[in-house]
Amino acid sequence: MNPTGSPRLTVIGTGYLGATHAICMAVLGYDVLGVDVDRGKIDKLASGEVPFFEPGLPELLAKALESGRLRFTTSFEDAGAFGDVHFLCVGTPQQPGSDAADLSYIDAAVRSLAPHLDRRVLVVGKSTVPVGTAKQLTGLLHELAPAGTDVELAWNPEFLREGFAVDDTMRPDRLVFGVASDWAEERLRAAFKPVLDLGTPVVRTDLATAELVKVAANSFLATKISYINAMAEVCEAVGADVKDLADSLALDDRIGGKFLKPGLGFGGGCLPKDIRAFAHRAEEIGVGQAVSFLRQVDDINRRRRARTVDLVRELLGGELSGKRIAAWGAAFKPNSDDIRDAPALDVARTMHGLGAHVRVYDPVALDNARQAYPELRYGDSALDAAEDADVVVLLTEWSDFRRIEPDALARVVRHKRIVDGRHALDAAQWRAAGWEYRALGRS
Ligand SMILES: NC(=O)C1=CN([C@@H]2O[C@H](COP(=O)(O)OP(=O)(O)OC[C@H]3O[C@@H](n4cnc5c(N)ncnc54)[C@H](O)[C@@H]3O)[C@@H](O)[C@H]2O)C=CC1
Ligand SMILES: O=C(O)[C@H]1O[C@H](OP(=O)(O)OP(=O)(O)OC[C@H]2O[C@@H](n3ccc(=O)[nH]c3=O)[C@H](O)[C@@H]2O)[C@H](O)[C@@H](O)[C@@H]1O
Repeated sequence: MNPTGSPRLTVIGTGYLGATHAICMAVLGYDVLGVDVDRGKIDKLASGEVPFFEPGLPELLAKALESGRLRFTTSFEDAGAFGDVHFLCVGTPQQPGSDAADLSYIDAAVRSLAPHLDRRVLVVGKSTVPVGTAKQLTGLLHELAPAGTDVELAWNPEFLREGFAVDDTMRPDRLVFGVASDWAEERLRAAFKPVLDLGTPVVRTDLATAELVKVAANSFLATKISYINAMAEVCEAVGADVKDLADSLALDDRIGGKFLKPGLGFGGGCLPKDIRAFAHRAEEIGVGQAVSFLRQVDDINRRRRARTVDLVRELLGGELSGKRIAAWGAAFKPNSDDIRDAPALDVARTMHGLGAHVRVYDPVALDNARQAYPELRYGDSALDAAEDADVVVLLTEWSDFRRIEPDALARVVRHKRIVDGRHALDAAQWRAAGWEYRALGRS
């Protein structure tokens, strides 16, 4: 506890979620210690560098470091001595060769921390986990911590979006506190006081429900996207227009327009692996049928990528081999440099595999893409990537791409053909400028 009575916080795992949480909590006035096993990441953060792209975060990191309230370490001993509330923010990726979540990182983090917990503290899971994980980790903590059952575990799932991470952390729509006691709720309330003072709604519930809320939320969002993309498939079959259809649905307040953008579909480090892990866990506990639709949500989403490649092929007269293709976008969505399960790179790699000369450009994810896929070629700008292209394929809807004028692009390409994988461009404007414009689900 610091002199003002606020709990001291540790944040274990300083990736997209943990670094954001640690920095924002320090800016909100807490004493925070960020902990990671990746020494390089810790050194970068300690020297004021955010190791990934997130608008607004570098400025807040500078402010937090300057205040002296934020420090970073690789030592779990320091973490145990320092923290009153320990947030677990390590990765829970998909296991290779399985749909299940890989819980080895969170298991390792708890095993490293527990031996240093010799007083009454709260450990708070924020990572996205299969239901039942918290119960298992509670047992592990009680077994390994010198303070035994005085150490409590709570679950506080995180709903932030990359690209809006700062705002989502400082002003979330809601906080979900999965707790086993009033004491744990009181500790969580103390750890989120400035956020709660804004009137943020809190749902107090049990640990299993808190774990489930998170995967249910991501599953709902994924389902909404695949729903509109399923409608796109139907539209294509009959020559109807999914954009007009989506706009019409969105005007119904009960449906709403958010997460109803048709196109190449969802990717990233969370939605795809979370729906798969949820379906897998549901099968394990004997309720697989209840969420079997998530398999279809996943299938619809994967088909979008294949269909985008087909659309490019159709526009090129049936052959990709030897064609020069500009692939605009690498990140899984704009305002992020995250390329985990990025639909854009999936499409670019498939076209490359089919013999096309693909040149990728992305405003911020280029370095990550280059490192992960050195076999692809990369441009220095959107126009550079499009030099002499037979077709331009927009795969991530960065505003930089939207701003490019059809006539400016016409001056560098070989053929005026464009596939708009994200419904980001004004079809009428491009067609009026003499371009062959194609988009998924539009006649
Ligand atoms: N990225 C996002 O926007 C959101 C992520 N989540 C969930 O948060 C969790 C973390 O996701 P990201 O931050 O995206 O992953 P990430 O891969 O960016 O970060 C994970 C961090 O944990 C560290 N780590 C691994 N093992 C460790 C250990 N034993 N001890 C300490 N640190 C360790 C890694 O070095 C890495 O820095 C996942 O469960 C994810 O589903 C939830 C909401 C939003
Ligand atoms: O669990 C997580 O990590 C996070 O996952 C998503 O956040 P994020 O992955 O940052 O990105 P989203 O904005 O949800 O976009 C996900 C994908 O869906 C795609 N998308 C989104 C909306 C839409 O209408 N259509 C569509 O194809 C995006 O292009 C992107 O590839 C959720 O929105 C967050 O609430 C959640 O915390």
